[in-house]
Amino acid sequence: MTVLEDIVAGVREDLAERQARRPLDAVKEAAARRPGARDGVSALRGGSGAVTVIAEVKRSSPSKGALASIADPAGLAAEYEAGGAAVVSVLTERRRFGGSLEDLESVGAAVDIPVLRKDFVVTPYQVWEARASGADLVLLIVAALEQQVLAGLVDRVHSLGMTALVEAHDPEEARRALDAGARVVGINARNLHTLEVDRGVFPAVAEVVPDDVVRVAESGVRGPHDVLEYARSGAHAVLVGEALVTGGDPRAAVADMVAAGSHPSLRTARR
Ligand SMILES: O=C(O)c1ccccc1NCC(=O)[C@H](O)[C@H](O)COP(=O)(O)O
Repeated sequence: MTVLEDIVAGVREDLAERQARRPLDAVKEAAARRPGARDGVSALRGGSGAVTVIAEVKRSSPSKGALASIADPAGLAAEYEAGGAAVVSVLTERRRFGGSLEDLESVGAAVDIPVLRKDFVVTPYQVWEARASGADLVLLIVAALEQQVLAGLVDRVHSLGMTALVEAHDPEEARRALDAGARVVGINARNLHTLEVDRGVFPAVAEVVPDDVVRVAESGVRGPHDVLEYARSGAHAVLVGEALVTGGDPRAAVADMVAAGSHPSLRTARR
């Protein structure tokens, strides 16, 4: 079994328990009571050709184990927003990442910027759940989904007014993301078999993704220099977890990355 298959198996077990406790109709009713989703595409595009930052609430991971206890995810998210983040990503997977839907709910209530549900979404129920918990964007991982299921989930996310961030690891997966209707494609530098990060995969995958689709560089951003590097390779946004939760001053760390993403040299090189 691959790491991804193992994670998804655990996610399906937890999901079955939640579904038994709370039927889909109840989740749909909760989603209907929510105000409309915030616009993820506009937030990620930014206003001035700058590279935007998605800042992640991440307690632990399969590759690194425990990263940060994060007793107050809403407070952390508010720091990210104050630092200039465009979107906050909240890992809601419990077993490997220590996240929850409660984290998502509290973060969504604490910030004005859009919030991403980062999880291993394999059924429409989880999409409804995301909306009911205040998500504005939902991650969908191509490698975890058959094409027809992926296309159905992208449709469901968009029909609920949210934005799908569709994650690819190679050019073929990026083509599948586009075929499924993605307006935002994440290119993850973390190999889901070895868990190793190779920032060098970004340019080859980015080539497949046209300019009218938002290209997000995910994983392995250690600081402003990596933001600049990804920007020069065609990223519109970067998604950062570990460096922000372990660095000690999340607001300053985000602000430094936002500044790198607004570097004057990028204005002529991009867009
Ligand atoms: O982070 C992991 O170890 C991991 C393992 C298996 C599947 C997904 C994983 N991470 C999810 C992510 O995509 C990252 O949290 C995100 O891109 C931020 O990465 P980083 O800045 O390197 O923490």
